[in-house]
Amino acid sequence: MVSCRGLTKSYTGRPVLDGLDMDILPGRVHGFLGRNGAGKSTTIRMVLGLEQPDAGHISLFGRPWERGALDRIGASVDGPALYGHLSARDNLTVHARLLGCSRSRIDEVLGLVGLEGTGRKRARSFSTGMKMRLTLAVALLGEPEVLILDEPQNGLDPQGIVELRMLLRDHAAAGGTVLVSSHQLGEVSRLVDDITVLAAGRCQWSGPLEDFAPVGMLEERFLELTMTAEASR
Ligand SMILES: Nc1ncnc2c1ncn2[C@@H]1O[C@H](COP(=O)(O)OP(=O)(O)OP(=O)(O)O)[C@@H](O)[C@H]1O
Repeated sequence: MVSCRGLTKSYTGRPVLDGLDMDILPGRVHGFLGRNGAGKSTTIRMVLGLEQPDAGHISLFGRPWERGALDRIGASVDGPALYGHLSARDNLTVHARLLGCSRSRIDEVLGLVGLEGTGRKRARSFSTGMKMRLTLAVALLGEPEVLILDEPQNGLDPQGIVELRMLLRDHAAAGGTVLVSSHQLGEVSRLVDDITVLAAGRCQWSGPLEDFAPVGMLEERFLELTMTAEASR
C-alpha cells in the first residue's frame, strides 16, 4: 500500500535518510520504530507529500506517488493540528465539508474516539489526550484505507491506549492498513503485526514482529540493533 525505495533526505547538509526501503502491506498494522531524530516523521511527511525526498521513490497503492492517492489516506503527523477556537464537532465539520462527509459520519467518529460528550468546549482547552483523540478523529473521518499516525499514543491515558489499539486492530481486520510510529515498545508489541526499524538513515530490519523478537524481547533487540547500526555508521 505504501512503498519507499532509496529514500534520501538531508537538512542543511546533514543526512537524515540514506536510502530507506520500506513496504507497508495491506491488512496489517505496521510499527515504525527508531530513536529520536531517526527520521520517522520525515519519512511520513514525504509519504504525505509535505516534504520532497532528495532522491528515491514512493509508491502508493501500487502506483507512483500522486497527490490524488492521498484521498485514500488518513494521517496525523507532528502532533495535533486543530482549530483551537472550535469545538470537536466544529473541527470535524470543517474537514467533513472538504471531504464531503455526512453529519452522521461526524457523530460516528466522535463516538469512535470517545469525544461525543465534549459539547461546545473549545479544542484549545482540551487536555493533551483529548487533542490527540480529536486528531485521530480527523484522520478517520474520510474512512481511509490507509491510516498513517505519528506517535498517536502520546498523551493518551491507559484506557485511551487500549481503545486506540482496538480501533487500529479493527481497521486492519477489516482489510485496512495502518502505519504507526511509536517509542512505546510495550504497546507496539501488543499492537503491530510488522515492524520497520530505522537507524543510521536506513531500514535496519523490516518484517513480522514475531520474526524480529520473541515475546518480551522487543526492547532488548531494538536497542541492540540501533546501537550497532549507529556505531557502524
Ligand atoms: N524542517 C527541518 N529542518 C531541519 N532539520 C529537520 C527538519 N525536519 C527534521 N529535521 C531533522 O531531521 C532529523 C529527523 O527528524 P524526524 O522528526 O524525522 O525524526 P523522528 O524519528 O520522527 O524523531 P522523534 O522520534 O524524536 O519524533 C532530526 O535531526 C531533525 O532535527
